[in-house]
Amino acid sequence: MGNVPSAVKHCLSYQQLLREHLWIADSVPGALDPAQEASPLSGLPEYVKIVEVGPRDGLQNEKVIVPTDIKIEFINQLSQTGLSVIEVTSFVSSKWVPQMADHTEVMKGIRQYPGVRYPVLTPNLQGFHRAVAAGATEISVFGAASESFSKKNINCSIEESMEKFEEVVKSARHLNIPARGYVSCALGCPYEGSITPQKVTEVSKRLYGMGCYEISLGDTIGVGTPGSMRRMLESVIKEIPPTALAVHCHDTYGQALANI
Ligand SMILES: CC(C)(COP(=O)([O-])OP(=O)([O-])OC[C@H]1O[C@@H](n2cnc3c(N)ncnc32)[C@H](O)[C@@H]1OP(=O)([O-])[O-])[C@@H](O)C(=O)NCCC(=O)NCCSC(=O)C[C@@](C)(O)CC(=O)[O-]
Repeated sequence: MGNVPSAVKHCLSYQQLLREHLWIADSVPGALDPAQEASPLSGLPEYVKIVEVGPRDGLQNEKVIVPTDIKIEFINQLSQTGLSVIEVTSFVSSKWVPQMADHTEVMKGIRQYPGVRYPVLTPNLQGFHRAVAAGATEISVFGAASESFSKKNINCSIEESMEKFEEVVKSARHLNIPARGYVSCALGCPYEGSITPQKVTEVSKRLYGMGCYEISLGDTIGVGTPGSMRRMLESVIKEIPPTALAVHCHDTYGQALANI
């Protein structure tokens, strides 16, 4: 952790974050090629993209609100590790997620290294405009494959969320800002339990169709298994090219690596 202040070492040891929650998204080209089944090592992709989401997904779950200067230092140090994408913060309501209330200061305060991209979460146009004003050059919208999760997380139905995301992605395209789309609860929901691969596919298709260049399928509560991941991907891949897919696996039950 180099020169990271001791407070950050104490409250968010990066290794601890990795051990407790695997905040990883990787592209899965060729992952479902049946020829791979004979040998698990053959046919692995030549290129794996890691989207580092610790500063956003990690810190939004911390009970302690990490001071802004420490977040900035954390991101600056991550930028020097060879990562190509670091999700910085989210432009959401500070009433809902106080841990991200300093989004503007963080976005403006980080050093943007050449070759590293710094996406931020924007749930609606208000968040999008604030993100752009703070200097964001890539954004993500975040939907869900569960009606209940959508309502609890962003206070609207899936359909309403898609309408908001359409506006955000359209505005992003006008400014040449790439947009990524998350689908939460891709392998299960804390309120509804099982979620069908068809529902995940439907929501993913909507996001891809509106112009999200990559769809990140989130195992939000870490209940997936390699089997359920395979079934879900088999369905989504029928509609979206694998090179435009990522997975986002929470390591709640120690299954994230196996699922990836
Ligand atoms: C989505 C909203 C903002 C809707 O919030 P809302 O309350 O439904 O919004 P509203 O349009 O009714 O407006 C109400 C108030 O919110 C304000 N407002 C409205 N929009 C914004 C905004 N962008 N930024 C700041 N403020 C905003 C707005 O100005 C107004 O302020 P008031 O007049 O009451 O003072 C709210 O529900 C929210 O912030 N939710 C938090 C969502 C969140 O961050 N969840 C965690 C991230 S998702 C995730 O972790 C899953 C993921 C991505 O990691 C994938 C996975 O793990 O599977």
